[in-house]
Amino acid sequence: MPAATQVTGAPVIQAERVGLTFQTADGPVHALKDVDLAIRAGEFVSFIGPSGCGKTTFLRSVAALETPTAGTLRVNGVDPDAARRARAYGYVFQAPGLYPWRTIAGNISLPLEIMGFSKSDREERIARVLDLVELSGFGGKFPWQLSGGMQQRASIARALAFDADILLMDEPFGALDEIVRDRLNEALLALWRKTGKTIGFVTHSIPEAVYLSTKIVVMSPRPGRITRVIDSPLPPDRPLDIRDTPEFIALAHEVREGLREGHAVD
Ligand SMILES: Nc1ncnc2c1ncn2[C@@H]1O[C@H](COP(=O)(O)OP(=O)(O)OP(=O)(O)O)[C@@H](O)[C@H]1O
Repeated sequence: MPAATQVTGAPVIQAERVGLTFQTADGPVHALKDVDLAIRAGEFVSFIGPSGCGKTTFLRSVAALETPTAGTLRVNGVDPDAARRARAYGYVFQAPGLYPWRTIAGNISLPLEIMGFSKSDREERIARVLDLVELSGFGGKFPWQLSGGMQQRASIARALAFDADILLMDEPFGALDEIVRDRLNEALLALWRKTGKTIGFVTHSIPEAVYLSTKIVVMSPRPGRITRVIDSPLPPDRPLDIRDTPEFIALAHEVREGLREGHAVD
């Protein structure tokens, strides 16, 4: 059974032999080398690998925050800079990064204000995204009045507010404890099923990658490259206890093997 029934059409993110070398005082750092990848609409793609394998650099390149030094990268068929100008994606960072002097609604509103959305449009969007992340009723609170998990949900709401089809998430739950993380993983999966967005998600956690993804991209460092792309056979509807099934455990094993394989090449 295909994992994500809504996966369709041409790739929304396409990398062909993408390379990125940083020139540093200690010499060149090959953050990405020969990265080939196609992500289709509606896929949930996790990037996993040891520190320094280029996960963040790849996501930042998609978001036009870094510029590849080799190959081609297309987002919605155009270069990342044009995609950024067309607001093709929302970006969620590891830390929630909410302004403490603004309410939750005010934080979500800020990028919309900068982009010139009308007050009534902003209010409608804020209500919709707060509902999506199950924070209705918290718009008037300040960030410090919310738990860490709720703050991260608010930052996801902010990234969803201008309704881009692509959501890029760089270790959004890395700083949270395991119980909160479990709940947010469930909530994110529900949100993905409801909205059909294409999600690129960086993580260090094998269970998190396996639980969330339709596709798992295993990466390896020096130079940063893809060592395995694993399509998940798990159904899109995933209760948390799916993690105890033989299918889940086999998939986690495959990811672990991929990580080990990458390490052996070093
Ligand atoms: N601006 C920069 N200048 C120089 N080197 C950089 C820069 N950004 C990243 N690097 C290097 O590029 C490599 C890939 O970094 P990147 O942050 O993409 O890895 P990562 O897989 O996301 O790691 P982590 O899991 O620790 O976040 C690393 O060796 C890193 O030190």
